[in-house]
Amino acid sequence: MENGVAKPVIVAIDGPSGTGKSSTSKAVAAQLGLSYLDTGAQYRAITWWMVTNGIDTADPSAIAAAAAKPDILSGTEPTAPTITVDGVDVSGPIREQDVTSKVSAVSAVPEVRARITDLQRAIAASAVTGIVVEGRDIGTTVLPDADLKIFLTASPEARAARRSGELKGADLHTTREALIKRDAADSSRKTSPLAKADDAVEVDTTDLTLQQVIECVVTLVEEKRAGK
Ligand SMILES: Nc1ncnc2c1ncn2[C@@H]1O[C@H](COP(=O)(O)OP(=O)(O)OP(=O)(O)O)[C@@H](O)[C@H]1O
Ligand SMILES: Nc1ccn([C@H]2C[C@H](O)[C@@H](COP(=O)(O)O)O2)c(=O)n1
Repeated sequence: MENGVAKPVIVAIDGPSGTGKSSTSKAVAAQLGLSYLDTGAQYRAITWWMVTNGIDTADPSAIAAAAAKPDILSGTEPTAPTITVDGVDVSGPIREQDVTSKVSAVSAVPEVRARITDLQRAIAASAVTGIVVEGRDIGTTVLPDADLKIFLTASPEARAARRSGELKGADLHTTREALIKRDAADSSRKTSPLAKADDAVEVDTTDLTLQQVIECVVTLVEEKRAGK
């Protein structure tokens, strides 16, 4: 607190796919009056642009050469987050299978990461009350000085069941294999891989309801704010 004004609180939430990062981050931000940033949506948006503009996503040098071209804008209101590329709403297309299958390759390119990381830091710096930022490398690379770092985990079976539910009963085995493959690619890339920061609090969500995870994270933020 400085001159009666609370310092913005920065919360980093990382973890593999389907551990509940987006659902938890949105709810925590809404409950605490903070902004919310889905960094996966930004990597999906730049991947969508590459695909739409005929860039070969298997060619890192072609991706690197185009990385500065798209204008990516994220709306950070937690109850209605938005994402546009060159003014086009891409919130639907970025969730399609074609983008999902190519996003790990595109997001592994250092020029892409540098561009998106700059955007993320600028958004976090301009959040008046604070922000919950979710992704894979937020606590380790993007915001290493975050006030609170959370690393969510869950068994592959629980994550696949959650995703299959979302995809209207998609085959559990295929969903599980796809999750594991994407996590392996995201964890093994050279530049800022998916990783738990040394000072992150790990929360295993396998046997927790979404509401329990939200309550746990809200409590951790409130404790941080109270200086505990
Ligand atoms: N603790 C939980 N128990 C049951 N279902 C959950 C839990 N947490 C999240 N879910 C559900 O699992 C699905 C995936 O959650 P969410 O999109 O928040 O995960 P994520 O970590 O952001 O995934 P990704 O990184 O792939 O975007 C959603 O349908 C969500 O409602
Ligand atoms: N900080 C981040 C966030 C996301 N990515 C990449 C890796 C993911 O597979 C992909 C999509 O993320 P999702 O929408 O599933 O959360 O984006 C990353 O490299 N770094």
